[in-house]
This record gives sequence, C-alpha cells and structure tokens, in this order.
Amino acid sequence: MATTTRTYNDAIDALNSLQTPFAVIEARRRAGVRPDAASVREMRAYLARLGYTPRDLDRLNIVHVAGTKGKGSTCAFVDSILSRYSGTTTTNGTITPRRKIGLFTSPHLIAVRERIRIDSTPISEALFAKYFFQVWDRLEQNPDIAGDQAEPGSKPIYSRYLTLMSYHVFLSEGVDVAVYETGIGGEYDATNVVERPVASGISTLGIDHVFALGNTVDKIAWHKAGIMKPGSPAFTIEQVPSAGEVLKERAAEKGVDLQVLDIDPRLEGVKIRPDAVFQKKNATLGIALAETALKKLDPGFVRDPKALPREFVEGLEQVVWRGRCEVKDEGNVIWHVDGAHTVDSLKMAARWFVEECTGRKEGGRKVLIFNQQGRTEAVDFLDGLCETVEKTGKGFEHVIFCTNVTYAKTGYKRGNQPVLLFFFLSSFFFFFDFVNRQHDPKDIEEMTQQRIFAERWKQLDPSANILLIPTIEEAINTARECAKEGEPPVQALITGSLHLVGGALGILEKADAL
Ligand SMILES: Nc1ncnc2c1ncn2[C@@H]1O[C@H](COP(=O)(O)OP(=O)(O)OP(=O)(O)O)[C@@H](O)[C@H]1O
Ligand SMILES: [Mg+2]
Ligand SMILES: [Mg+2]
Repeated sequence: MATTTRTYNDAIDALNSLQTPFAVIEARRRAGVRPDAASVREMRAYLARLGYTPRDLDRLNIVHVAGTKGKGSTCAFVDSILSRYSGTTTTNGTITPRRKIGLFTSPHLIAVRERIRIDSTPISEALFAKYFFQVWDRLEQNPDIAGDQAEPGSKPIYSRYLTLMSYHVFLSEGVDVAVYETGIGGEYDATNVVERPVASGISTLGIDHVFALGNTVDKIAWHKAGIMKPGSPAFTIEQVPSAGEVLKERAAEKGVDLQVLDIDPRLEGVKIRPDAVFQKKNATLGIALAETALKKLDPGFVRDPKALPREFVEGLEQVVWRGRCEVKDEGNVIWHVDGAHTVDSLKMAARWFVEECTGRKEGGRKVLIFNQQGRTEAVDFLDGLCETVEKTGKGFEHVIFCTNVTYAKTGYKRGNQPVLLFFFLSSFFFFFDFVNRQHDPKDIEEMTQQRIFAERWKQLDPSANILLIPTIEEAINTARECAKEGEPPVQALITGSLHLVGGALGILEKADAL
C-alpha cells in the first residue's frame, strides 16, 4: 500500500486494505476455520514488533469487558464514572491530578476514530493519522522478530490493527486507565493480549457470532470467560443458568474470584436511561469495575456500601452512548434509534420503543426502518420485534427494509472524495470510514436479504405496507413522507444494525463523528 502522503484519509485507506475480503471470509467459513489461540500469539508478536511487551500494557490499568450484549454500554458507564471521579478526590489535602481515561470500543457508528477515545472524545483525525502511520512504520521496520508467531512482513487484520494502535495511542498519550471492549468472544479476541487487567467484567450473554463462538450459550460463555485473569478481580451479572455455570467453572479453573452481582441497590433513585433491567445490569457491572479500578488508582478511595458517590451518580446519569435507545424529536417525526442486532436485544429495543410510544399523549402512525447485512439468521430478529409492537394493538403501518448504504448519490459515507473500490456496485461510490469489504456486494445491489425480510414480515403482519428502499437516506425521507398535516407525529423506529444506526444519525445530525 502506497503511503507517500499521510493524511487521515490515507490512514483510512490503508486501514481498509486490512479488511478481510468477503470471498476470504466465505472460504474460511466453508473450510470451518474458526479463531483460535493463534490470534493472541499473533497479537503478542505484533506488539513486540511495535516495541512493547504485555508488561507495558500494565501501565494502562486496563478494565476489560466481554459479553454478548451491553459491553459498549458497560464500558461507557465505567468511562463516564472514572472521568468524573478523577481530579476531585483529596488525599492528605492535595487534589489528585486529573486522570486521562482511554476508551476502546467497537464497532463505530460514523467514523472509525470513535473507537479510540481519550476523555470520552474520539481522537482527532490528525492524531489518528499520526499514530496510525507510526504503527505502520514500526511494523515495516521490524518485519520479523526471531521466533515470533506472525508471518514475517505481514500486517494485522483490521480489528487487530486498531487494537494494537489503541495501545500505542494510550501509552503515548499517557492514559492512566483504559477501558477495553472485546471485539468478538474473549479467549481469542485481539484485546485478550492483556495479561493483568485491573478488572474484568462479563456482561449479558446470549446467542451471537455463532460461527466463531458456537451455537449454544454455554459454548459462547466459554469464550467470554477467557478474559478472566488470575490475580484480577472479575465480575458478572445474573446470567441464564447454563452460561452462569460455565463462567463459574472457568473462574474456578483459573483461580479467579468471580463475583456475580445482583442489581446494585445503590441504583435506587439514580436515573438510568433507559429505565430497564438490562441497563441496570450494565450499570451495576460498570460501578463494580469503576470501584475496582479506583481502589487501585486512588489510595484514598473507599467504597461506601450504602450510597454511591456523587460523581458516580453523575457519571451514570449523564453517560453518553450513542446509537442506543436514542430519541430525536424532529417535529413531524419522532425518531427512535437503537442499534440492537441480536434476537434478544431486538426484543428489548421493541419494548423500549413501545414504552416510549405509549408514554406519549398522541399516538402517531408507526414506521419501521430495518437493516441487517450479511447474516442470514437475521430474518429471525423480526418475529419478536413485530410481536412486541403488535401487542400494543397497533403495529407498524409502514415497514421499510433498506441496505447499509448511507447516501443515494455518494454511497457509504460523506467524504472529501469518492473512492471507487468495487466492481458490482455500479451506482454506488464507497466512502472512507464505511468501506465494507466484508459483505457480498451483489447481495446489496439485488437487495437479497431485504427481500427475505419482506417475505417474513408479510407473513407476520399482512396488513403492513412493506417497502424495499436501497439507501438509508431514502428510507429516512420515505418515513418523513409518512407524516400528514394535522396528524400526530410519525413514530419511527430505526434498528437492526449499528451500520444503519450510524448512517441514520449521520444524516439526521449531519455529523462526521459521534
Ligand atoms: N445487558 C443487555 N441485555 C440485552 N440487551 C442489551 C443489553 N445491553 C444493551 N442491550 C441492547 O443491545 C444494544 C447494544 O448495546 P451495547 O452497544 O452496549 O452492546 P455491545 O455488547 O457493545 O454490542 P456490539 O455487539 O454491537 O458491540 C443496545 O442498544 C440495547 O438495545
Ligand atoms: Mg457483537
Ligand atoms: Mg459494542
């Protein structure tokens, strides 16, 4: 990859070249190749080529979170609490200096730099480009270290590159504590190169990423349990029994003291949004992780079992975690935006939408915009969604299935220049942060998946007006056209994938990053 200039866009181009192409993913899937221990060995090799050892990561005081759902939300709670708590405590009369908090999450909604945050803000384009190419150069300067377990001269794949880069960013920027969300699973996830986290947390387990992790919740639990490390406290919340058992067994094998937390009674009176049990579980986990980190970072910190410190309450109430249970009132349309993309979380999202709608005086017509790309099982997401909303007596009047392409004219993402990368998609240009090589372009062009969704919805609710619309932008405009003069505002739900939600928020807010 030519890297003669080193702008942010060059960095994004180079990063996108590290995506595993759709054809390779398919070939591996057919051959039954699943992630294994080699991925962490490879991460260790790249870390060494960058000039770091796993010991260096200890300086980051990592809080590590795995789970099927609620990882990102839990991490956001920890980040929000810690950033409010730092700099406010007095030890022996002196104010402790403000701490820098790193946050590494996935996926991104609009711009990839959202995945690497310092003090809750995505790193700037300039900083992203700078560190991206520092990593690139170091890998090229040290193409091989004798005996290491990565192919000589190779570059890590997309998610592993970003993980490596995040360590380099946080170490270079002097981050005091870094909160890490796993990508897929735990045991073999790129983030699992950390050996001595300050604490590990496992959020709600369920079924997702079946190919990589297994098709039952106990197999999935085995992977997630891989982030627990001897010598580091580990926490989880109530799980379905088969998953809970596996977590306990693996904790015992590793000699880890795993605490299973009930909803924290100190949350009474704290305004958690949405006001739902799943979010209180995420908050409970977030509190325990933040407390454990603070015990290490702040010798003056004492846990009060009766009440949460003011900074914790503020951190929990004011947390920002975009694309999850968001309401945006546009006048004619009230948008409900949630990136749920598993059977269970879609039921949660539907319940939240229904509660929002029933809480309103006037009930306008309901419109759904749904997308999920590249996962055939996604058609089963629809049943719970339809049923939950129909229970209110008034289901979705219009149901729009669109692709994950954002803009009608320019393709995936607004940018300075379009880059034509792909063959099949004659009418779409691909843009930087959302070039996605991991889906079959033909499926998108022919709206194969959307047609399957439409068939299913026709069976679920024959009275709904079902529409297939190519882009997110056109889907949003269509929903806007459903609003009629003199009628209460349209109540629209946008859900099914984070790509969809990111694209939609980008359009609704004209934002470049969240
Ligand atoms: N504990 C939970 N149980 C079930 N559903 C949840 C839970 N927490 C969040 N959700 C739902 O899942 C969606 C995604 O939440 P979040 O980003 O925290 O999860 P994640 O684990 O980071 O997911 P991803 O796989 O997208 O990285 C939310 O919008 C919400 O609808
Ligand atoms: Mg996931
Ligand atoms: Mg996430």
